[in-house]
Amino acid sequence: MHLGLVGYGNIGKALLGLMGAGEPARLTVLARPGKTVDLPGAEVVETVQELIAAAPDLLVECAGHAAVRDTAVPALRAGIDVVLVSIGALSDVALERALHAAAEEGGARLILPAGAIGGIDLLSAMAPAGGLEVTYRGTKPPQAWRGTPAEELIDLGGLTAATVFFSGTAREVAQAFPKNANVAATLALAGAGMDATRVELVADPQASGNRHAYSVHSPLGDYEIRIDNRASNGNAKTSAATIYSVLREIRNRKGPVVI
Ligand SMILES: NC(=O)C1=CN([C@@H]2O[C@H](COP(=O)(O)OP(=O)(O)OC[C@H]3O[C@@H](n4cnc5c(N)ncnc54)[C@H](OP(=O)(O)O)[C@@H]3O)[C@@H](O)[C@H]2O)C=CC1
Ligand SMILES: O=C([O-])CC(=O)C(=O)O
Repeated sequence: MHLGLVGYGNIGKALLGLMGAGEPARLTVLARPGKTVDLPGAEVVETVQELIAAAPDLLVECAGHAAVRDTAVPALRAGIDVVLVSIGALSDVALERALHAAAEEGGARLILPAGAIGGIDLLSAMAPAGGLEVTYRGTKPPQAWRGTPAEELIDLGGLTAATVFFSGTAREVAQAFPKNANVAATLALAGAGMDATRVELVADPQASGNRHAYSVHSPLGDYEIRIDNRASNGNAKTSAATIYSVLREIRNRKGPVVI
């Protein structure tokens, strides 16, 4: 496989570190101008035009919401399938439409991985039956909320107990917390939608990792899931499982069995 990668940060580096020898067979990395990318054998490009000209079989975006419009949209339009990690970017209605239109125009597929959360398969299977009620609560230690609007809403350094600091819809949290609420957007897109999926965000000084808990009520059945993820080594905001979820999407593109 010829893999394209946008975002050589925490997820991008760890993802490549998990891959075996010769996996991928060819790698093209789009990095910001001036960024040092120490990857022997990889082609490093600085513009999306160069990336598209290299024609990867699959592009993985793990660069953040701001990069989605300028990278994933033209890649899809050029016929390149995209695994999009910054799923909360789809909370912007115009961008969501642009991604869909580009995928149709290019005959490409926009692949939304489960990322740091699980149970997306069941939720999206239930969705066509309608009547879904989905409530999600995301809990992280205070340091994982640094550099976000949480800093204005609570005293992160002075917390002594778990504190709910934001309640709203998946669309609201995905837009306000682009590095921390992609899972809320993933649940929403799989299930009840951005404006009907209820979300609470919690800072917990006792939390040792990132907890994702949600409940689903549906005419087909009810379920609750609680995931206690370890944070990734390079970024307290990002769960380590996210990186493995992206690896799974890549590996599911080849081989005789998809699971
Ligand atoms: N779906 C899910 O479950 C999850 C999704 N995420 C999403 O994944 C994103 C990445 O996470 P993580 O790797 O931990 O974050 P990092 O900040 O460690 O890495 C992001 C990298 O992307 C680079 N980058 C940003 N913009 C561009 C661009 N336009 N072109 C090329 N490179 C760019 C940054 O470069 P530079 O160093 O120059 O700034 C940085 O190296 C998060 O922002 C979040 O939105 C995260 C966790 C879970
Ligand atoms: O990695 C996680 O635990 C979740 C996360 O940051 C996000 O949803 O953006």
